[in-house]
Amino acid sequence: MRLIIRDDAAAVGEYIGNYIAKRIVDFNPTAERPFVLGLPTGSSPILTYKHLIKLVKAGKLSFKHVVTFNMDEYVKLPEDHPESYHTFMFREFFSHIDVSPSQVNILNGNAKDLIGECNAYEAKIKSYGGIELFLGGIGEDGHIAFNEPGSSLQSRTRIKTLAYDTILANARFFGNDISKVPRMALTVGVQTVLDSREVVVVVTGQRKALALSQAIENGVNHLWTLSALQTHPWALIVADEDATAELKVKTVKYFKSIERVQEEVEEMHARLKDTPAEPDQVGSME
Ligand SMILES: N[C@@H]1[C@@H](O)[C@H](O)[C@@H](COP(=O)(O)O)O[C@@H]1O
Repeated sequence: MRLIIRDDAAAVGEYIGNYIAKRIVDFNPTAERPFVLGLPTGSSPILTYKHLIKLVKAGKLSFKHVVTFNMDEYVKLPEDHPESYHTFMFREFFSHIDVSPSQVNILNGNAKDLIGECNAYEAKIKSYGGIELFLGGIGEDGHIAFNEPGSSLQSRTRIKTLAYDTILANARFFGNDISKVPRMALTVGVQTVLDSREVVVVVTGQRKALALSQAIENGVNHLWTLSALQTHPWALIVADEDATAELKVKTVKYFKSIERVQEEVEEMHARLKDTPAEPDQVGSME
C-alpha cells in the first residue's frame, strides 16, 4: 500500500484527479475495451470530481469510453430525491463530463427484488472483466462504501443496515434530522472493491484521522473495513495533513520517504525515455 500526503483537500483532489486521468489516457480505452471505473459519493471525492471536470473541459481527458460503477445507494429513497446518490452523481460529476448515461451504473435502491439487484450488479461488473480502478472514500468509522464495522471482508454487493454512527454523520444531508436518514443501503462488498485491479482512497479532514490510523497502522480488522486494503496488491491512499493527525511520526516519515524514492525512479524513467539511445546502448536498454 502507498500513502501520499498533501497539504490540504484541494491538493488531494488535484492529485487524485491527475492520477485517474493518467490511468484513463494510458489505458487508451475504446468502445470495445472501455476503462471500468468505480466511484464513490460523499463530500470527500467532490474536489477530485471538480478537477476531472476541469480536465475534460480543457480537452485533456474524455469519458467517452469509460464505464462507471458506483459504490452504493440508499434503499427506498426516491431516485430523484436531492440526497439520493443518483442525484448526487449527476449533479456533481456526470452531467459535467462527456459520459453517456448508458455507461453509468448505480444500484437501484428502489428495485422490487433488492437481492436480485445486488446479484445482477456483481454479474454486470464481471461482464466487463472487472473494475480497473475503484476510487473510494471512508466514513469516520473506517467504512468503505457502506461496509459498516463488522462487515465480512469477503462481502459482495448486498443490502446493508447502516450503523448509528453513519446515520448521525449523514444527518447533515437531511436537515440534521436523523429520522429522515434512510436506515438501509445497497452497497458493493469489501471483496468487490478488493477484486478491482487498483484501489485509490481519498481521506481528508481531521474527523477521518482515527479511521486512517486504524486502517493502516493496525492489522486487518473487520471493525475498520478499510484495513482490508492492506491485502490489496495495488492500493493507494491519498490523505491531507489533517487526516494524518493520529498517525505515528514514524509512519508519516516512512510513506513520505518512499514517495520521494518513487518520484526519483519516475524521473529516471522519464529521462531514459527522452534521451535518444546510442546504437550500442539499444540492446542494454531493452
Ligand atoms: N457511503 C458513503 C461512503 O462511500 C463515503 O465514503 C462516506 C464518507 O462521506 P464524506 O466523504 O462526506 O465524509 O459517506 C457515506 O457513508
